[in-house]
Amino acid sequence: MLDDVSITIADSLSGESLSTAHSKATIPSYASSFDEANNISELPAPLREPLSAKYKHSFAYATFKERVPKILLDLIDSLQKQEDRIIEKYGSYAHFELRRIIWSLNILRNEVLENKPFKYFYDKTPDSLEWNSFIKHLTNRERNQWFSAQWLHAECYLYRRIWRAFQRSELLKDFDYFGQKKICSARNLVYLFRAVLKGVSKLKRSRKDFVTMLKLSLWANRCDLSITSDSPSDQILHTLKQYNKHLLVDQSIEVYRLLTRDLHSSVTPAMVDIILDNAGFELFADLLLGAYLIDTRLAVRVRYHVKAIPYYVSDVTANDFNWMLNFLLNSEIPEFAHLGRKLRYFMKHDIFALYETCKFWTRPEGFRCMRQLAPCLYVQLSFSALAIFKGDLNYRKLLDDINWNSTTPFPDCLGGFLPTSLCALRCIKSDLYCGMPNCLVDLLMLDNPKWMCTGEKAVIQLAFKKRP
Ligand SMILES: O=P(O)(O)OC[C@@]1(O)O[C@H](CO)[C@@H](O)[C@@H]1O
Repeated sequence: MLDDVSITIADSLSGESLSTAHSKATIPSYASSFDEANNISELPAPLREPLSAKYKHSFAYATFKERVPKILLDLIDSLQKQEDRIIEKYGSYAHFELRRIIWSLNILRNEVLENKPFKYFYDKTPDSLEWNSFIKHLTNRERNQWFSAQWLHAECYLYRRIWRAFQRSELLKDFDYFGQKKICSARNLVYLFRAVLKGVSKLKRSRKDFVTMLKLSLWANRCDLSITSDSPSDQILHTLKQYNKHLLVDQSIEVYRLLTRDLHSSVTPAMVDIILDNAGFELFADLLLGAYLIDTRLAVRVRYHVKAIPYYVSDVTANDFNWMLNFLLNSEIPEFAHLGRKLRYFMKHDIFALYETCKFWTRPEGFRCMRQLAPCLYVQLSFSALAIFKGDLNYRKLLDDINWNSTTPFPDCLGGFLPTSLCALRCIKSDLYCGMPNCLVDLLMLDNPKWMCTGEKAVIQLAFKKRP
């Protein structure tokens, strides 16, 4: 995409795109002394254990060694570039606040590069206490550093720390520091939105058309602003068939059956929840999927779930969601404005709902902890016929970031998390997976040992909840 942050995962694993801080010539000795000092293991991540950057050949290691320092540098750079605009909007004092924020972000970057322990939060935001008890728990288990913690914990902590840097300011508390990237990515893809909207306009209630919509939403996850940079082609609808060869598990037809055969009869009216991932084209595709479900009466209500803070660079917040609705509504392109009016109608009549922002989605724990940590959210999801989880990060949280055996069935990896039937639409961008046919992973490895990190392969997996 427009992204100058992006390095592909495959690149970063191969060491071709190492970060700006050190020249290539100096990397090996730095890397090895760093690895030695921080007990980095050459061994593969053990099965059934959580992923962690302590395994040198993991994507988690590449994340903290290269991607995260680069994401932070790019964020600092983009704040510096936006300074005049920010001052214009928030007043001249914002200049000083911005300086302090940049200073905090530089400290954070050094903490990652030097594998420092996680710090407690002293801000007064409501979730600080929960975070602090979580960090204390990690500290007690000596899992409180970037390269010793569970990957998921450390990465979610990173985004909470970035947010904290802004919370300590008076004027820039609500400023979305990744906002400009998200908006640009949407604006740059207008040609794609238009082609896709035209292509789906005549779809009817049928198994074939449902599968098309589900796959559109799936493949729209290929690009996110923290990793991938290629934008999808405006021919995406015509190439869905060719993409099938990259679909390693495809339960789309079972998902259709679930919605059509009254299997969720105790859940009436049929409601579908979509746990969103990325803004931009992916959000657009997810809105189209929701509209298709309503238009075809496969669902009578669709609820969208967003993140409470700017997260993993391109994740959808409530602002991004509303921005997209307004962008469509106010567009000079008649088809967009028409769609915008339709979605506004859906929102007004509660056919579409933006679910109240829930902090659970940005917590570090996997979804198996939802029942305990966010019981109301769990109960609300159980009223739904189907919950669709978009993207790689949601998938990691479903699996609790555990390095499952590749053939362990998807429902067995959820740790009992099954408020309702769950469907994962995931382009594979990290080194964990499950529910694969026998030997498939071995074959993929022979072809390309980094296959799981390219975002090229994907799965549509379903965990079915039997209703009484
Ligand atoms: O959830 P998404 O947008 O599909 O992907 C998020 C992501 O880029 O971030 C994580 C690493 O930072 C990876 O698991 C994944 O590749």
